[in-house]
Parts: sequence; structure tokens; C-alpha cells
Amino acid sequence: IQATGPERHFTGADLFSLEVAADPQISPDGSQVAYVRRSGDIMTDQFRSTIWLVDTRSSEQTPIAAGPGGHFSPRWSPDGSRLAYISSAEGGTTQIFVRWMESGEAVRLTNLPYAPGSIAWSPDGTRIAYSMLIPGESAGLGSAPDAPEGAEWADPLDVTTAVGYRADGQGYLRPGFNQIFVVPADGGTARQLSFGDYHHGGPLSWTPDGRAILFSGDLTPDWEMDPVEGEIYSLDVTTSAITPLTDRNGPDVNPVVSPDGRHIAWLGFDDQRRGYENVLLHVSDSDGSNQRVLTGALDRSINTAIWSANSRAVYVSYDDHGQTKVARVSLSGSITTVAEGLNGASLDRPYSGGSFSVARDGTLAITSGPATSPADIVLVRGSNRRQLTHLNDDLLGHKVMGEVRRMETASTFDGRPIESWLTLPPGHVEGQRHPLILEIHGGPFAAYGPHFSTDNQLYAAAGYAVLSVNPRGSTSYGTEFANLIHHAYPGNDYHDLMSAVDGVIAAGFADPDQLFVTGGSGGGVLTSWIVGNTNRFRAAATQKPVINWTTQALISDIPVFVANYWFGALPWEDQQSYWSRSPLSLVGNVETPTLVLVGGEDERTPVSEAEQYYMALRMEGVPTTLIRVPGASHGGLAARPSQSAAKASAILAWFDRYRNAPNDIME
Ligand SMILES: CC(=O)N[C@@H](C)C(=O)N[C@@H](C)C(=O)O
Repeated sequence: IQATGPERHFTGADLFSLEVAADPQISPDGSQVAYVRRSGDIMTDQFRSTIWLVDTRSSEQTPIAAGPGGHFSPRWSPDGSRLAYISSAEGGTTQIFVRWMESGEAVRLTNLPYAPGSIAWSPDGTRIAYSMLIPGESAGLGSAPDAPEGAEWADPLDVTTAVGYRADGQGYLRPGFNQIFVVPADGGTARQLSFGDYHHGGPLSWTPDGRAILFSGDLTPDWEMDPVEGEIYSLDVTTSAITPLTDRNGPDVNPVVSPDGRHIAWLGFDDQRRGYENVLLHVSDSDGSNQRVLTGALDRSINTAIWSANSRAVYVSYDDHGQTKVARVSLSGSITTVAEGLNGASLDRPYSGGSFSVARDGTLAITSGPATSPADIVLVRGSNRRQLTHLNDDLLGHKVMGEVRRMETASTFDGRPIESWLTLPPGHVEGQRHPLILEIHGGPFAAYGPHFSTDNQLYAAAGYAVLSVNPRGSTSYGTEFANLIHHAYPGNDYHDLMSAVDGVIAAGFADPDQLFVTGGSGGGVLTSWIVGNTNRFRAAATQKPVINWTTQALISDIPVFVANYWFGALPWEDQQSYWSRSPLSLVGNVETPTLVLVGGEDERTPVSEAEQYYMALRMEGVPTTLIRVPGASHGGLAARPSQSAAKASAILAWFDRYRNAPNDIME
């Protein structure tokens, strides 16, 4: 069928044309920003990563690595003359490349058997440190008979004694440990610096004299059973001797040495085995003495820390009321917000996020954009903001997108203010009511905000208003609000969600007879919880949910964390709590037609969670359908544009089936 005019609404096919900016790295002199551009590719059905350079004066763009393969992690040499990055340009395993900016020549520096990560220039620009997994031996037990020559036998048995033997996005893990290496920056032989059966984690930070590299890890025998623990260590580049710089019960991670070498900044908290803790910015003297917290008064979690060039302050990003901001934190602890409105690279749902870097003079490069478009690169100099890229103007400039409005309601449970964002159908006319989709975030310790979301825009283009709520438990409102669901999730967050729905009905935006609900992961938990508690919704779609906390605590890739931090007991020690907080315990109440959807390779909330719910709904005679997204992990449910568009389409088709159904069909 021939189109008779331009398509003014956002469509599933548009996902292939979206582009989003990530990982902006401003050059030390502030003249250029290297960034990762992720672009939909209709022929491979993927988002491809390329590296581009944008001039901060002219906004002119130059490709740095945009040919075949994936290219990411651009990092400037300390003098700004070279750019290191990781790339699969030559096929096979990703490698470290360096580009000489003046000549434009790029060379592959390494020939590594496994993918490198956490690349970090030495302060004199002569070496690059990186981390890489060194495979270990599988635990052996018994043996197969000897194979005759030429025989083709099945793979040997896979024997494991590891706690972390699976990970979302990776499947069953190859045994081995992350080690730290260093390679000359103009080519040569890489040298392994760390050894032993422990993970030596990035990011890596050199001391200014180039003699040591700081990293984090848990180098204690019990590391497998304590998923949160971590300390900062100093690794001597010559002798490989390791010196611990921190020692407390709780994570100490992301060390960064100040440019003058006098201080170390890092992130961490005291572990109280609570579901949520604010991650705090710490500093100490260079030997780990004189440790103190700089952001205790902020009551927000710190995501990233970068020293100012004069070593007097640390720039940090943090989430506040669903928005990501950058603040300058002085060594005396004064905190000044210097940039707002950051946006992350995730496209399907409106999660908070975003990244930034700082030039020598304090100019910031941030990822930012309105709620109706994916993130671009924005330059922030004092109170001046300048958008350097316009990656989606060509696609979205002539489309009518769903407008996003901030809402606030008092919870009927205890009167607390509950913030949310309402995406209205394009062309909304004041006073018009729409069918409403309540779309619930996961985590549960995470936050939605005024950020671009393909799911919400597709639902809005189909005529639905979409409500993204931050119920109790959401991050970016402080420790007390987040921990209102400690050992009590799902629970009173239900009332916050219902209050937000009633708020948009009272405000005249939503048709009270046309309510729908969906959400993923923790949002899938709450979707299933809602239909177990009320029949107000015409239809539901629970995505990658936890349905049974006992199986989740034993089969997911975060078993010890779920048991120790979200329950405080093992399933057989407190089966009552595990069962009463499981949506499966309420399945006998469900009458709402409920679609169940999960990634076929989800290791976080495994496929068996969704399958249990689907079968329980079938046994109860509730209208349902099970959708598996082939090859999709938990984090990658929307990684392939075709699947992301088809997922939204399936949910809309399910809701449309019940949208205009007469009430007697619903009963
Ligand atoms: C900690 C964690 O992974 N929780 C999951 C159960 C979850 O809810 N994830 C969210 C962030 C998602 O939307 O996938």
C-alpha cells in the first residue's frame, strides 16, 4: 500500500532511524568532544556504536571510528594529542586502538585474546592500563573415556563450584578472573600486573608519578558470598605489590586520584544490609588516611566522580527527583549544582541517567535532551548551554511527539507527595480524556523522569496517555523514601501507584473506564501485584516479572543479593515473607486479562518466572498469552529495534483487544 502523505506520528519503524549520544569526552583544552553515537541499523537490526568528534566552537562533526564493527570508550591522552578507544574494527575480539589527532592515523595497539575494558592513560601518556578476563580452569570431577582419533564427541561436562556462574547478558559464565594489564601507548608488549583468583575491577586510576594504579575489588576469601563488598587497592606497577587503602564493611569503588596526587576520591557506603543506600563521595589522603564523606548532607546517590584540574573539587553526577544533575563538590564539602537535565542512552523506558566529562577550565560536556528526543551532546560553560549535536532533528523534526507533563499527587496511604510524568497522545486537546496506560519502572530502586522513551511514545501515538510514576522505593528522593519498601516490596507502593492514576483521572486526562497497566522487571512485579489486588484495569501486560521470590532468589544471577538485602533471610528460613510478597500468592484473585512477556535469555528475572505466571493464569482460566523475545537478555529486552517495536505493538494489540470491549465482556 502506498503512503498518501508523510507519517507525522512516531512509529515502530522509526526505531531504526534513532540516534543517541553517549559517553561524551571533552578534550583537556575544551576544544572538542569525542562521543559515542549509537544508531539504529535496519539491515543488522542493532544499535551500532561509532565514535565522533564535535568541535565545541563550530559544532562541526568528524568521524573517528565509524566503519564496520563497534567502537566505544574514547579516552583522551593527558595532553590531548591522542585518543584511545576500544573497537572491533578488524573483526573478532575488541582491541585497543589509538588515534594520533594531528595526523589522523589510527593504529591497533593490542592483539588480545579477550575483550579489554576500563582503559586508562598513564599521566605521562606513555602507557595504557586496561582490565581483561583471564580464563581459569573449570572445576573438574571425573572424566569421560578417551575419544578415538577423529571421533566427534559432545562437549565435556560443565562442572561449576562458583556462586556467580551466570550473568544477565552473558549467560553461563566462562570461569576466570579480571586482571589488570599495561601496554605501551605507541605499541609493544602488554604486561600483566595483577594475579590470583580474585576480580581486579575497573575503573583504573594512575597516580601522577605513574608508579601505581588504583583499582577496586574484594580480595578476601568470602568474596563470592558478599556481592556488595569492595575495597580500594593500590597496585605497584613495577613490583605488582598490592596495598589496601580502605577497610570497612561496605563497598568502596571507583577510585580516582587527584591530578596533584594528594587525594583519592571514591564512591561507597556502610553496608547495613538495607535494600537501598545512598552511594556517597569519599576522599582521603593519597595513602588512604584521613577518610571522610563529602556528600553526606546531599541525601542523594552519587553516580560518577571526576576531579577538577586544580584538585580542589570533584564533579559528580547524581539523580534528584527523576532528573540527573552534575554538582561541583569542594574538598570542604560545599556542593554547587552546575548542570541539569542530563539524559541517558537507554531508549525504551524513561529511566534517569546520563554522562558527562570536564575540561581543564571546568567546561562540561553532558548528554542531554528533552523528553521528546534521545540525548544529544550539550556544552555547559557556567550558565551558558549550547547544544552541539542534533542527531534526531532529521527524523523527529517533522513528527508530532507526545508531550510530557510533570504531575504530583498525595499518596492515599500516608499523604506523601508522589511524582510522575504523563505522556499525552500527540495532538492532545485540553479537556480531552484518553485511555491510560500505567507503565511501572523496575529496580525497584531506580527512577523514571522526563526522559525520552520509545515505549511511551509508541503507546501515545496509538492514542493512550502514559503515566510513569516514582512510587515509594524510587531513587532520587533520598534514603528514607527509598527504604520505605525495605523488606516490604511489593507493598504500599501499590497505593502510591493507584493514587497517581486517580490523580490523572481527577485532573481530567484519563478515562476511568479505560485503564491499562504494564511494567518491566520490578515493574512486572508491581503489574502482577496490581491485578492480584484490583480489577480496575481492563488489561495488563507484565514484562520480565519476578513472580515467586523463592525461585528468584535461587535461579537469578543475583541470588545472594536478593536473599540478604531484599529479605534478610533465606527462603526456607522465612517462607512466609517470600510467599506473601510473591505475586503468585495472589494469582487466584486475578480476573484481568494479563499478557506475560520475557526475554528468552533473561538471567536476572529468569524465563521460568514468567512461565510460572503464565501457567498459573491458564490454570485459573484468566485470558493470557506468553511472549518470549528470542535471544533477549533482561537488560537487552529492547536491544534489537525490531523486537522493541514488536514488543510495544504486541502490548498495544493486547490492550486494544480490551480497550473498547463492552463491559459485559470484561465481566
Ligand atoms: C537489581 C535489578 O536488576 N533488579 C531487577 C529485578 C529490575 O527491576 N531491573 C530494572 C532496572 C529493569 O527495568 O530491568
